[in-house]
Amino acid sequence: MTQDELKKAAAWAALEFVKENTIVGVGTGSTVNHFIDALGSIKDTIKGAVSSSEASTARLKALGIEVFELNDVDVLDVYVDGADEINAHNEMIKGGGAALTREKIVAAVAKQFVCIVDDTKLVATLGGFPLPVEVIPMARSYVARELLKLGGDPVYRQGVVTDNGNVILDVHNLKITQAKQLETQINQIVGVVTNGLFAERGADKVIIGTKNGPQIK
Ligand SMILES: O=C[C@H](O)[C@H](O)[C@H](O)COP(=O)(O)O
Repeated sequence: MTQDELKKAAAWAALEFVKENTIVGVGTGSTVNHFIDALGSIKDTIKGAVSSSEASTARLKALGIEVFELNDVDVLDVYVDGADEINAHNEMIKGGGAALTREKIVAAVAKQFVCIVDDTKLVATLGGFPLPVEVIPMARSYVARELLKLGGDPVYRQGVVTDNGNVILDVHNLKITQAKQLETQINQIVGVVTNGLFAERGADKVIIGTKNGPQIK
């Protein structure tokens, strides 16, 4: 099976966490794109979705799924999203697609975070995938210097502007053993909007696409 087929299998398996007549929190990325297609197949049984990016919003709308503003929704039953890396504690690195801030906000409103990944995303230690940090543009150089002090090597993601009008620094060469602590520490740097560590709010369930079929843990 290809990596994309494993993503697709994990994404479709997430339908079992979607309850009838609810608004579903929807993440961003190539794995979530399969989940959005899966949602399309049951669109008449759900109220709609809250989206974490302009890209997911466009895909949801193209399938005729109503997209609600998060400010109009008190609570989401479930949030479904992919990850760039996930460890055994269900802590994740996200933001490879630059959608980390809206993803973290929508996830915060959900009772349950269901992470959908292919098995290449499972890691023993987070940090092999460069950690994305969303930054207010005028703070970019300052934040980069502060990230250097934390032991990482920040690289400006050239040409990328987030849905919020900000820029991304990808921090290379981190070996993340204390994910919650680092998440908080980076968020305290002035000019950082948020970082791609999802540890304080990790996944509640993980669906892993494997060659033997999707596994839920
Ligand atoms: O900003 C993007 C998101 O955090 C994605 O969930 C993450 O990058 C995983 O994306 P994909 O499913 O394309 O591997």
